[in-house]
Amino acid sequence: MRSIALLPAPQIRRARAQLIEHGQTAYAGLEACVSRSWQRSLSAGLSPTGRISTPDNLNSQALHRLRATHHELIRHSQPVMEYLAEQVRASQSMVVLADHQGVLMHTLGEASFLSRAERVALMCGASWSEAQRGTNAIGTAQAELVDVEIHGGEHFLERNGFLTCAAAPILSASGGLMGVLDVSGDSRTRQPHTMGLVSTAARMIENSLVQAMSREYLLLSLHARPEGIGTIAQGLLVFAEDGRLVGANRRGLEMLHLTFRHVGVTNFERLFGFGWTTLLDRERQSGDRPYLLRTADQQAFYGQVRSRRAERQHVASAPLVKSSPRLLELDTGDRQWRACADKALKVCDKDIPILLMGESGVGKELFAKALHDSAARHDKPFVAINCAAIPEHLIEAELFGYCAGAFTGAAKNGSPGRLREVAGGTLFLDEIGDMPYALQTRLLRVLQERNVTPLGSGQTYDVQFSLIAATHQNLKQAVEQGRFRADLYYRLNGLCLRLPALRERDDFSALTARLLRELGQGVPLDIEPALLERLAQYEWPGNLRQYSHALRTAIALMDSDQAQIGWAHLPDDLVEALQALSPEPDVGAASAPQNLKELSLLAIQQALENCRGNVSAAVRQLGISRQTLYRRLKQGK
Ligand SMILES: Nc1ncnc2c1ncn2[C@@H]1O[C@H](COP(=O)(O)OP(=O)(O)OP(=O)(O)O)[C@@H](O)[C@H]1O
Repeated sequence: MRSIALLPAPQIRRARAQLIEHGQTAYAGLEACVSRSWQRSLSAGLSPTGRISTPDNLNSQALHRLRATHHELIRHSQPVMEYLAEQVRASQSMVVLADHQGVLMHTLGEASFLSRAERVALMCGASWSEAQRGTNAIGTAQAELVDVEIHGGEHFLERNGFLTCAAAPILSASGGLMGVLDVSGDSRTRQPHTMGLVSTAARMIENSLVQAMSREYLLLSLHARPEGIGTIAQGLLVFAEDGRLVGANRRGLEMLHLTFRHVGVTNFERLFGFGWTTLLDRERQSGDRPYLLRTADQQAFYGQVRSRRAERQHVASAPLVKSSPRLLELDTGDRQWRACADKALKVCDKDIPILLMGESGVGKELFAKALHDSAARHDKPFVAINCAAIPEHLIEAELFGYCAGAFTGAAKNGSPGRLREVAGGTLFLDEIGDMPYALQTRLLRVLQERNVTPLGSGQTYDVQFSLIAATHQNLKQAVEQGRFRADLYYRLNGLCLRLPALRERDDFSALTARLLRELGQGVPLDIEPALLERLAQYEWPGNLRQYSHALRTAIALMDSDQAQIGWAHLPDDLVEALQALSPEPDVGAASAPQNLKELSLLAIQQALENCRGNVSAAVRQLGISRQTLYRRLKQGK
């Protein structure tokens, strides 16, 4: 991070003159890391006034391969980059993710600046290592492994002097350089707090990468105060089953006076003086609350453990604590959807039938399958039957089975029927409103008696299943009109949940980001902001089915070197429908200041943590006044 103030413009001009005329790289007041970088640039054979002779950009195939190699980093960075791009939207800037060698993999940002930036090859596929472009924030952060800001004339090459850039290296849990996060903008619009935002965002990505290790390992979160657990300021330590330290974030290492060199070498017992199985016992006793831990050298922290393994042990020893990740993996933030999921998870292991209502395409079947995967019976079959898709005269045979020769066209050996196939799993009856009236009576009997008699047979078989039924119809009205049996309706309706239509959801952006991640297969994609606004306004009569199909088609129409969906990638009828919508006030603009506030607050908290609570040092680091710091902290409460 910049430790001294920017050199005023006349002095930087003098420093550059000495560089150009005498190859002199040191100058009073010039950041030491800039001097070192100028020296490295000269040693690489670059000239400050020279041009880059050979275009060195990766072609689109090589870029695709690079992105596929780094898809884990890109996946964890994408949401943070989107967030950062929102914050710098007004300042003619772009957000850049480069790989560990300084090759740009993904950019987001303001279109007019992007085209200007493209003229200096600040574009995907280009390398911004110091050896290629001289001193620049990405290359210098990569070379020095520090968060760094390079402003205007500090850039080694004259042609990059219009830029102001702030970059932070992204380190893996074992300290390896994974990539560099950068915000580049027009030097006239430099914001002193950008460096803090970039540093905080890079730490968020690092934390997210470390936290993902909890899939395989034991993750211990630490902080001096219980409220600090789960915040960006928490320390994270990852341990293998034998207690070996296999990863950490920087904060976790600092707290225990360790460095990345200790990763893979030291172990839990050496650090804390007791085995990690004892830690798991403590975790179980304290429930969800952080508990006090002492290190072997008597430092006190609050800690909390997370791991799939720990969760499994938890479930085994405390059956009331349910793990329910699969359904919640579909949660993208809509409140109505989440309320349905929470209720469903509470009853999914009890013998309560669930009735899912909602328009066609809202994701009822996906919800039912994910609920099954979250239930204790997840290793048993999930059998889905669409009552509207099977001819009326075959539904009975399909559901209840039949004996050989029971009817014309029956299979030679008969069939046990789908109900018996469920064998303790979940029966999903889609479009239940379309079930013929006569069959409703039979289904009701099966639900009451829990056995079936196949067609043409005198024998009865026990059946065991949990039932989820779904319909897009108004079933209550169908009952009133005599089309649906009231007693079956009440039998199916142990818990009725109405999944929201797409136009009712309040998570359109997050849902879109998720769909793009799924459909992009590792290639980070986004949508032109103005188009995204129109898509969010559209009614989507076919709901998620229609929207995900539209995105899939758009992606298929993109060229291999494109990463942003635009109007040209949409079918004509959708373009017409979207253009017919009346323009709405800019919702993004209304929510941006709120986000900016949140990110500024995070940057302040991070700076205070870095400076161990020393306000004067923190304001120097952030480049803001003491009053601004206090005001933002107060606003953030
Ligand atoms: N949360 C989600 N994330 C991604 N894709 C989704 C989501 N919800 C639904 N979809 C997609 O939308 C489509 C429709 O989903 P699904 O078949 O579950 O809807 P439905 O409500 O059961 O429809 P219908 O009433 O017509 O049977 C599927 O292609 C599914 O993959």
